[in-house]
Amino acid sequence: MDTLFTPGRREIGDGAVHIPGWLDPAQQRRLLTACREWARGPVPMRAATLPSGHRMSVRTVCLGWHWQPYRYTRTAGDVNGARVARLPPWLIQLGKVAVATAFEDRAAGTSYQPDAVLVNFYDGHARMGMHRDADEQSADPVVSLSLGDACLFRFGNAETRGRPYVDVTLASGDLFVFGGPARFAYHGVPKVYPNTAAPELGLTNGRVNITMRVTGMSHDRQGRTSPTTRREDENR
Ligand SMILES: O=C(O)CCC(=O)C(=O)O
Ligand SMILES: [Fe+2]
Repeated sequence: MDTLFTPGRREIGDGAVHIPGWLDPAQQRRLLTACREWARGPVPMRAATLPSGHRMSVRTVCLGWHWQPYRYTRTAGDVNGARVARLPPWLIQLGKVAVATAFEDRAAGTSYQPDAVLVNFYDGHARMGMHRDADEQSADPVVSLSLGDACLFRFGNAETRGRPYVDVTLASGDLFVFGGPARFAYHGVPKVYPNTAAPELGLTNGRVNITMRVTGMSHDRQGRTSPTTRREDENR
């Protein structure tokens, strides 16, 4: 295995890695510009509604596959029926580098092929309850990038929503990757810390999080969508 040394890299648990300040300020600004564009459409950013009728406080726009609680589809039936935008190749490349760096394993990066991205926007009051990213049919890692205000990110275990968990501050530019034994761990964002982003970033309020995933569904050439089986995240 290759060793790619990254200062500040911290293993939060087996398979969960936090790299503070992974993206430099220019990369952060470029990503934010892209997020603003994606938020406009073809499927605009929206707050998803859970099967309980509860509306999430986080607003989300998707690339590759549209996520709605709790499944992926090519078109956004709960928004405007349009097909979501494709993932740009540079974003897939960024995901590969993120996985290679987090796991210090070039081969893991090379084989990583994210096909769905969720861009989450949190205003100062938004939060995300403890949940598992379990609508994917693949156990490949989830890559998470943070921009704007810092937040409290709670990363737990695969069995319960409660303890044991680790509280991590995710700030603008941070990378968090969870795979392997940590892939289906519960996690959430109990709090965003308002006005903590550098003014030069150009995001005056709020936090943006980009998560990349592998749905395990893109091999289906017919474009059929498969219902997912794990629907226990009503708490989101
Ligand atoms: O905002 C974050 O850091 C986490 C987002 C998340 O867990 C999700 O989109 O499933
Ligand atoms: Fe998640």
